[in-house]
Amino acid sequence: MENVTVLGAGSWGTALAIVLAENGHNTLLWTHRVEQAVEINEQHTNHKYLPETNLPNNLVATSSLEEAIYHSNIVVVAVPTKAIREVCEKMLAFLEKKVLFVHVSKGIEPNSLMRISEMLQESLPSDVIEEIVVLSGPSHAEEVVLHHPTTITAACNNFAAAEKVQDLFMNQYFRVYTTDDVVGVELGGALKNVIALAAGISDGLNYGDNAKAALITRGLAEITRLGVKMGGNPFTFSGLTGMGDLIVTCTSVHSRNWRAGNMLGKGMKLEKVLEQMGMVVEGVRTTKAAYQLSQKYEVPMPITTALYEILFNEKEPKIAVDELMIRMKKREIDDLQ
Ligand SMILES: NC(=O)C1=CN([C@@H]2O[C@H](COP(=O)(O)OP(=O)(O)OC[C@H]3O[C@@H](n4cnc5c(N)ncnc54)[C@H](OP(=O)(O)O)[C@@H]3O)[C@@H](O)[C@H]2O)C=CC1
Ligand SMILES: O=C(CO)COP(=O)(O)O
Repeated sequence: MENVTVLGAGSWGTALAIVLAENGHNTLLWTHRVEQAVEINEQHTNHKYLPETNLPNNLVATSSLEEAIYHSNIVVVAVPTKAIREVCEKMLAFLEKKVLFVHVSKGIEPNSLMRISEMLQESLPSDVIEEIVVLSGPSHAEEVVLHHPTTITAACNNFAAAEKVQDLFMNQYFRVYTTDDVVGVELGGALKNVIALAAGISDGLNYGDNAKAALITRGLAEITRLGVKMGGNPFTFSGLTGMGDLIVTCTSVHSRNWRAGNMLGKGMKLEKVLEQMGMVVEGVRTTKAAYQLSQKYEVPMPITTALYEILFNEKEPKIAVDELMIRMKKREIDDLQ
């Protein structure tokens, strides 16, 4: 059994900490909120993020980042993309040994256009990084804590590190695969959030199942087109971390991105939507990054571009959809290169 630290006590960090604790690992969950650490340790609940879940008694929380980092040389980073650099900077003071980092965040940083593993590499000295493993796939926290069967993929250039993470998390309800396609896994996980926002908008407009199937399928086409150009393996995009996660995020009521899109489609303004969600909606910032990537790599991404116009240039969702439908005729199957 291992000592493992999880950074970030939102829905996903807490759900993963539960999996690890249930697997018998000595798990310490770090939150930047003192009162949340007290609640987890004394009530064994996390009412804000997983209101109906009782946490296992052996899951301990702390609000001391120093204690969290000293606890272990396996650190799961489960904060939203926009908090990654801040948390890395705070960690720096306490990192004295090599750490196996596992990251589970699904975003791309606007402007720098970095994937999360690139952000970690840039923010932390190389001599404290044993490896960086990405854990990604169709996995809503709300279902994992109910022990509903879930599959996910651990990605690292070094298969031994990916297999170590596979062994840490795998159990009867949580099945973990491995791959060495870090680029494909990170891009699939981040870009599906953009398409899920669009699917939510379509549902908010009551456009029905044909439209949603079109968004999922053509969304996958544009994710794959960009992902392959950036070095991802084409097969990764039809796997768990590509199509799998795209399906779950575009169709599940648990999805924050779908729910945010749904409110936008019903006419609510972005600011109000984000205020009402109270949880991270990664797809918003990632839409900006994806739009910038499509320009940088000269890859047509019509759904992403339409969503960019809705989110950042106040285009009416209905007009954006009309414009998508009347674009120039084209063949369905792209040349991915
Ligand atoms: N939820 C899910 O089912 C899944 C989520 N993910 C990914 O996991 C990542 C985290 O998502 P999720 O857990 O859902 O997000 P939540 O919004 O549920 O929780 C985010 C957590 O991070 C904390 N946080 C935010 N900013 C900082 C900061 N600067 N320093 C320290 N802690 C901070 C929040 O604290 P506070 O309460 O103070 O805001 C909160 O505890 C995202 O990238 C998401 O895409 C991946 C798979 C599944
Ligand atoms: O990535 C997820 C499920 O695999 C979570 O998606 P949301 O952030 O849209 O809830």
